[in-house]
Amino acid sequence: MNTSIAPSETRPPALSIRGLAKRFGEKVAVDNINLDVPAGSFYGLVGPNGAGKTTTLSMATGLLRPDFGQVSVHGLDVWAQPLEAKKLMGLLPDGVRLFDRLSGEQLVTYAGLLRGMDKDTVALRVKDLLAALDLTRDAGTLVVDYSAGMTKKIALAAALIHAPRLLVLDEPFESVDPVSAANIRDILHDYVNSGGTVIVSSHVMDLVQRMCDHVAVIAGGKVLAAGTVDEVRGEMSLEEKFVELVGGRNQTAGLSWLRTS
Ligand SMILES: Nc1ncnc2c1ncn2[C@@H]1O[C@H](COP(=O)(O)OP(=O)(O)OP(=O)(O)O)[C@@H](O)[C@H]1O
Repeated sequence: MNTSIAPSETRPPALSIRGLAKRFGEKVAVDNINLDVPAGSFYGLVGPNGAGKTTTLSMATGLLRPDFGQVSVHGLDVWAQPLEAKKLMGLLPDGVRLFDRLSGEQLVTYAGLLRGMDKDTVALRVKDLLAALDLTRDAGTLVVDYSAGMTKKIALAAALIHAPRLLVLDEPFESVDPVSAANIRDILHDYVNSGGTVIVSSHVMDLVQRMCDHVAVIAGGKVLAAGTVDEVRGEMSLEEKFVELVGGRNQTAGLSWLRTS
């Protein structure tokens, strides 16, 4: 039996999006998006506020039903085979609502048991995850009493417990201190190096340029550019390219009343 892993060009993408669209009343939030996220990539999704990133990721992960379009994860259709597809994914949604009357340890344990894992494996992984995310001391604290950054980290632990093949993280570094952010980046890089795929949405261009190997720029519900970070940014920094693609730099002259001298 040949057990070798197929080269990435012949493997289905970790995430494939075709003709995805969503409208809220008159507002077109996502407008016919096509995107392929190669297996094994560290993929950044960037765009201005209201660009459609969260709506796209919610539809891609089976949380929000699309008006049109298909999404598949490692070749499995997310909306036709939701149970199989969701087993492959770990998700850190934006504005996540957690069962915050559980302690951090209980919450991550619960996430593992919900995924059908046995108790002993869950207990081992919970210990490892809490240590890696510097939450061991706060394992017994209720999540409702966690800071915003700690809440992000415990939600990330819950997304990682079942060792998914695709990790989708909406703004994972928001409110996270620099040391914890560096630890999280190390965990994510190790995960990618061992064959996992990460999709991360962020507003921090510098971070995406340093951390990701691929990027898509989304604005007005459309993909303006997508590819490797070097392809997309060319000779510019990603931030300069982003401003060029998206525009929208405003003059501050209109706020003259804000000047104090
Ligand atoms: N449930 C909803 N009902 C109505 N409009 C919505 C809803 N969710 C999103 N929208 C609208 O869809 C558009 C895209 O929103 P989305 O949250 O996907 O953007 P985003 O790129 O994630 O923005 P941000 O970077 O600010 O988080 C926005 O105009 C938003 O107001």
